[in-house]
Amino acid sequence: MLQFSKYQGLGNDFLILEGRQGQLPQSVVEPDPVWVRQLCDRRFGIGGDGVILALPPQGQGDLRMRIFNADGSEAEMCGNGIRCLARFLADSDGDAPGKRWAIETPAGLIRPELQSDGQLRVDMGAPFLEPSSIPTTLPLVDGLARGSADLADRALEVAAVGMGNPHVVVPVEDLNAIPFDAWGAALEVHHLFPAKTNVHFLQVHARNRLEIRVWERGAGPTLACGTGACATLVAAVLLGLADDHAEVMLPGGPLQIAWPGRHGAVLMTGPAVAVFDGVLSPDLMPVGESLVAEPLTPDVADNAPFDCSRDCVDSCQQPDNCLRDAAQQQVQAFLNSTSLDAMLNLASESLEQRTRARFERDTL
Ligand SMILES: N[C@@H](CCC[C@H](N)C(=O)O)C(=O)O
Repeated sequence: MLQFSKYQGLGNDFLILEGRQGQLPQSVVEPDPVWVRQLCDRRFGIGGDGVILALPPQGQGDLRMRIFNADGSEAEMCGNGIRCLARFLADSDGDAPGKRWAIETPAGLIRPELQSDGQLRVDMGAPFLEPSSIPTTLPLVDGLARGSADLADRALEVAAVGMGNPHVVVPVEDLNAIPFDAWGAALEVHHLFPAKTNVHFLQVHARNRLEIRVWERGAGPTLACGTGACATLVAAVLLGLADDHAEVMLPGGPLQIAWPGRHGAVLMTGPAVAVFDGVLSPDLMPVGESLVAEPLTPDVADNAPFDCSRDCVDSCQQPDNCLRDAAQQQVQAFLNSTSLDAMLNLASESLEQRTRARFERDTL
């Protein structure tokens, strides 16, 4: 059985799979894009803008995050996703405000912190401004990759910033007066962005109040993009349109973004909320590998207690006290005495315990 938790940050929603103990099978850790698309499908699947895996660390972090877009492609980073992941970790482990995590991502170590009001403040690291690191073929002009992007019917003045993942920011007069879908889809795959790009149309209401509409790489229009809000503030600061901290309004709600002193790390503060926990139905399980734990390594296996599934592969090693017979009898007795409904209840009880713990914590 594969459990998942659904979380959302300003309506940018994710399915989170717990694998910090290395318990996820290879078919989940290296997911088939078709399977990710199926999970994220809002009618035939669970529905989400992406899938997030919590994995054991490979370096100095507390854990490693992988994020897959709804189209199955992998992204380097996700701002709303990392807030959701931090909220999930706090919910799972019972962490209190002040808790900080160092999360390994392809964009580097990202550090969320749980605030006393339940929001997450995230040190998102420094923005990438060098065109090759975004990546874009736009030239660097006064410290910002910028220029003109030709579309079918016109050219748009754009600026690009990386937050580990690529973003293009397009300042406009009026967000409601643009052909959002056409421009968003065209810029996502524009030749100026060899790894494709996330697209943000920006209307400046005041130097500390920005509004964006988001077209995400691999997901299309979404209600919010955390890395996009950070990239937008950086671009707006370097274009002389904004102060070094601002509220960035998105269709799903506001984020507080700061780039103190116009250098170093960008800070993002915003909410992340649990939606529900669930168990994948057999139809939604990844195809191929079965969902069993990794086999013990030889070292561990040498010192491990007698296990007839491993030690009696060729022939029974304890015919007078065959554990397999005893185990089979126990399993048979369990199957005979337990209805399918009761088994499903057992599975959902562990979810229920987690949910209860969350409610108890929130009502303290
Ligand atoms: N919604 C995310 C970004 C998710 C990844 C993005 N679509 C990409 O491909 O880079 C966020 O909140 O940052």
